Amino acid sequence: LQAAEKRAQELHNLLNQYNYEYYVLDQPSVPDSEYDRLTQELLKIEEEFPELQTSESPTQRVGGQVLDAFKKVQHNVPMLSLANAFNEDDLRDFDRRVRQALDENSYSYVCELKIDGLAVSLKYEDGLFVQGSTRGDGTVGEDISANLRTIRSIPLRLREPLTLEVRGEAFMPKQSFIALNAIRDEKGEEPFANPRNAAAGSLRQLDPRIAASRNLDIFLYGVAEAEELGVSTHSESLEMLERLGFKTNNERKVCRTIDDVIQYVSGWADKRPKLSYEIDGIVIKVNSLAQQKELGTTAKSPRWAIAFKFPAEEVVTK
Ligand SMILES: NC(=O)n1nc(-c2ccco2)nc1N
Repeated sequence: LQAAEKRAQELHNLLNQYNYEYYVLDQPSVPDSEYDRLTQELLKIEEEFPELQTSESPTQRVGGQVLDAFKKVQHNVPMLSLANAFNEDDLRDFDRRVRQALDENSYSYVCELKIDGLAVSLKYEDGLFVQGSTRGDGTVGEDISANLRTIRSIPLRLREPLTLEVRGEAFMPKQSFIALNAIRDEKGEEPFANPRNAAAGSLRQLDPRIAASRNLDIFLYGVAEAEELGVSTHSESLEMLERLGFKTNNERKVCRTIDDVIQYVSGWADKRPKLSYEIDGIVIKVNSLAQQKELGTTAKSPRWAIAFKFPAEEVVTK
């Protein structure tokens, strides 16, 4: 058994690395055939030694049993929704409020694409994925761990054995959405209206094999209680997420003034069609975590962030 255990760990490390290169970096270093060959080898070992078939094994992404309901999950750190801005004046009003609350101290913003998907929270203990949940009403969400495990860009084991909670947006790429609706059309089923609904519908399935078939993806954009992990800005949180093996969206920019923010936002308005996923705006966040804390939150939204909304996306069909 020791030899089998040792080989199984080697295969976990190899398969996790290749999975990371393919799904997170989009730069595979080995052909799919090599990945499949190693997976087969691990499946054979796990068949011979079932005790090695642990939940962190790369072979256990798609669970077998169909749930009869989703458990509820309490969010210790509430998952807030963003207040909206629709024009330049709204952005300047937001900036005025930030400047006043920060007593004219200097501050900077981070601008991120606003992915049009489903906000989710992922929990890790000693580096292992232990739970994934929806935002729900911000304080109570649904446990959709089995479905989130099927998203290949979500690491089952982090590159460091940390215990933390991260937040991000699960989404369905445009091409997957078009292909899914073509299949539903053939089967005489109702098409999904947009990729966000398709992603939400896929993650609400009680059978994880359905979620596994939907080519979902995710961008992580936050670390809960990041300050406890020695991080002082939102930019550093994003760099930490990358270091741990998460997929983040690199279309982001630190802006020193609201004029830079406005320039960034206007630059993206007509670039959306070239993205392989839908965005419904740009999220602007105060970069310093200490200043985020100083600004605090209203009942449901952060005072340190705002979402600039674009007009509704053109219909993605072909
Ligand atoms: N949807 C999206 O891309 N989001 N959403 C946030 C967010 C929501 C609450 C705090 O931050 N950030 C990004 N990039």
